[in-house]
Amino acid sequence: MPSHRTRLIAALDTSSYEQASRWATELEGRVDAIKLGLEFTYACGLDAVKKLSARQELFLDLKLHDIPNTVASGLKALAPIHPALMTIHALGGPKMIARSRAMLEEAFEGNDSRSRLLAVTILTSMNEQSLAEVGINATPLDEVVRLGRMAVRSGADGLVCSAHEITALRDALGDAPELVVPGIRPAGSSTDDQKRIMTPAQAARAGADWIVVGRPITRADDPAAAAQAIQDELRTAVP
Ligand SMILES: O=C(O)c1cc(=O)[nH]c(=O)n1[C@@H]1O[C@H](COP(=O)(O)O)[C@@H](O)[C@H]1O
Repeated sequence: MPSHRTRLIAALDTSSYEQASRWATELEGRVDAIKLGLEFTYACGLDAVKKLSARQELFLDLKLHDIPNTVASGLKALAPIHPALMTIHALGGPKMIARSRAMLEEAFEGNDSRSRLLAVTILTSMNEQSLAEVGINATPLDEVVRLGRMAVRSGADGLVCSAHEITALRDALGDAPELVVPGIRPAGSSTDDQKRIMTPAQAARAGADWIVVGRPITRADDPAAAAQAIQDELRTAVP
C-alpha cells in the first residue's frame, strides 16, 4: 500500500484562452498542477502557455513522436517555458528517448529543477482490440510494461499509463519512475472516449504519483467543487 500522496493534475483542454484562464483561476489551490495539451497550444500558442502557467505547476503534454533529432530539438525549443513535466511517445524508441533526455539535461544544466521527461506508453483510449487494429497482438498490460521498461532504461523520468498497469510497473521498475495516470473517472461519471479507466481512489491505492483529470472537472457545473471532491477522495483513499 503506497504511503505517498497522489497529486491531481487538471487537463485544461480547450481552444479558448479565456476559458482556460477562467478554469486555472477557479482551480488554483484545488489542483496540484495544470495540463495544457495539443488543443490549447495549437490554438493559443506558446506565449499563452507561458502566461497561463505563471502561477501553477505545468504539465505540457505535446506527446512528441518523430525522429530523435527532431524530437530532441523540439524539446530544446520548449525548455524556456520550463514545464515541470513534458511528454514524448515511448513508441518513438530508445534512441529518441535517450536523445530527448540528453537534450533536457543540456538545456537545464546548472538548474536543479529540470523539466522531467514522461514517456506515454499505450494511450488510455486503447484496449486489446484497438491494439490489434494497429498490429500489436498483446494485452495493454504486457505492452505497457514492455514499453515502460524500455523507456525508463533509455532515460525517461516517468511514464504515462493507465491505473490498471501501476502495480505491474512498480514490480518491474520500483518506486523511482514517476507514474502519471489519465483515464480517471469518479464513480458514476461518463467514460467518454477512455477505455482503461479507474476511479481516483483506485488509482491512489495502486500508487499513482499523479492523476490527470479533464472532462469530469471542466464539464462539471462547478469545476472547483469537482476538483475538491477528487482531492477529498484521494486523501481518504490511502490511510
Ligand atoms: O498524456 C496524457 O496526458 C494522456 C495520455 C493517455 O494515455 N490518455 C489521456 O487521456 N491523456 C490525456 O489526459 C487527459 C484526459 O482527459 P479526460 O478524459 O477529459 O479526463 C486528456 O488531456 C488526454 O490528452
